[in-house]
Amino acid sequence: SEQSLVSARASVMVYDDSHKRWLPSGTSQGISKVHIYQHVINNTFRVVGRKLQDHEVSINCAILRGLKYNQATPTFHQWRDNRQVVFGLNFSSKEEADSFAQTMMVVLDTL
Ligand SMILES: CC(=O)N[C@@H](Cc1ccccc1Cl)C(=O)N1CCC[C@]12C=C[C@@H]1CC[C@@H](C(=O)N[C@@H]3C(=O)N4[C@@H](C=C[C@H]3C)CC[C@H]4C(=O)O)N1C2=O
Repeated sequence: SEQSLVSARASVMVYDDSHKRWLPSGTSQGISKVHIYQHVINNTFRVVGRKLQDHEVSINCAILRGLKYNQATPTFHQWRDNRQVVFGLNFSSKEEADSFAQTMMVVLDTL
């Protein structure tokens, strides 16, 4: 019921506002395979990432209208979810960052 529109390797991080620092998402550091999935029936979208090593889910975040996707550097992109949690993706390559961002922008345009 869901199809992957894009996948990219990235270290998934969450910003700890109280201590003003980035933390690795999930129980360990490590690279995730991060997808943008489209739920074809109800036409919704989400970012889902799983650690390459143990498949732990490192991110599962709805992409909602009005999401501001910030390409802070060519390989570090970030956004707030609807609970104001800030996610950061530290991509393994510029090419993967570009293709992820391109798909994200197209998805945001359709919402
Ligand atoms: C208006 C607004 O909301 N602005 C938000 C960003 C934003 C803008 C627009 C829409 C949505 C959002 Cl989300 C904002 O500025 N935010 C969101 C929370 C965090 C932050 C606030 C302060 C700090 C200061 C330094 C900076 C930062 O974290 N830079 C990175 C960095 O220090 N690192 C990461 C990599 C590279 C760098 C780029 C990898 C790990 C660490 C490191 O290099 O070791 N910050 C931010 O990005």
